[in-house]
Amino acid sequence: MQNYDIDYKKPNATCNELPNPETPRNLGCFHMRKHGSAMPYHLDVLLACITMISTKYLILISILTALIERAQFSVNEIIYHKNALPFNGATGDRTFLEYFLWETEKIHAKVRRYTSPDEYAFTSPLPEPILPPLDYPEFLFPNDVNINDKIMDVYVNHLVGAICPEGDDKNYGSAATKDIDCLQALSRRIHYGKFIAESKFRSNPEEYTRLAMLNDTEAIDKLLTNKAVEMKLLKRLRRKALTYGQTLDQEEANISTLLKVPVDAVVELYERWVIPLTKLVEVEYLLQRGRAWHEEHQK
Ligand SMILES: O=C(O)C(=O)C[C@]1(C(=O)O)C=C[C@@H](O)C=C1
Repeated sequence: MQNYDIDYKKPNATCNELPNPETPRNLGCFHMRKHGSAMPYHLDVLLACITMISTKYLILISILTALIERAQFSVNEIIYHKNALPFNGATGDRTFLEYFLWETEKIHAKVRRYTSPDEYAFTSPLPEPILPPLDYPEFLFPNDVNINDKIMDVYVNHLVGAICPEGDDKNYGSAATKDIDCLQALSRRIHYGKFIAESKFRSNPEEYTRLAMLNDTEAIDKLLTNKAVEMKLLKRLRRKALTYGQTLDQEEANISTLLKVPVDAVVELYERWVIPLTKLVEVEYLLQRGRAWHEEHQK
């Protein structure tokens, strides 16, 4: 840890004051320790922040890869329509994508995927895990924030059409497989806002609690927003999308025509949806967190 040039004694350091996160550092699992262990509070928050920045960056790569793979197939709109003919009624009252996602999530639930605090299922009901529970150290405050319905809606109605060629190439299974990769990566990234929000709350609990008690979502949004971080993120994303979207020949010739994914659409996706939805998760979490903190301190 000595290499990271951080003032560990600074009690109110926040994520945005940390060194350049360009290189992901292997700090292991985010859930480092349980509440109540001996580590000083601010050090706890700083460690969490470093891991969060790396994780945000890694998920960005997962999202980008998933989008590039999905963009190889046509929109195939029929997979998003309920009771579509080609599926012979096998999908019940779900769309082909919802059906496929439900079946996938059932098996993932059995191996306890959704018991992890950074994984959220889109479908229900799901079976109980066949594996015994893991003892996850707690960082988040217990909450019921889950905006997967919104993520699905935005994905189907705005994102697919922006990144994929129009039309129907009949590759329904492949397209839906890639949809699932995209949705899971987006959901993980957006709900990661809870971890970011928790660290922000810990660096300023009084103010977030005051705003939560006033139900002032706009002010909470303003307080947690850091435009400089957003701009940096979008710049990094554009660079990555250009590099990942090039073919090998283009990379060698240093040109980027006929990219595998429309770079502007990917950047817009983040600007218009991913960042605002992450902030929505942060605000919802902070409302619950602040109200609970208030109650706790009333006693
Ligand atoms: O990194 C943070 O501080 C976040 O809150 C996350 C995030 C983002 O979605 O990337 C959202 C809001 C901030 O304005 C900056 C970035």
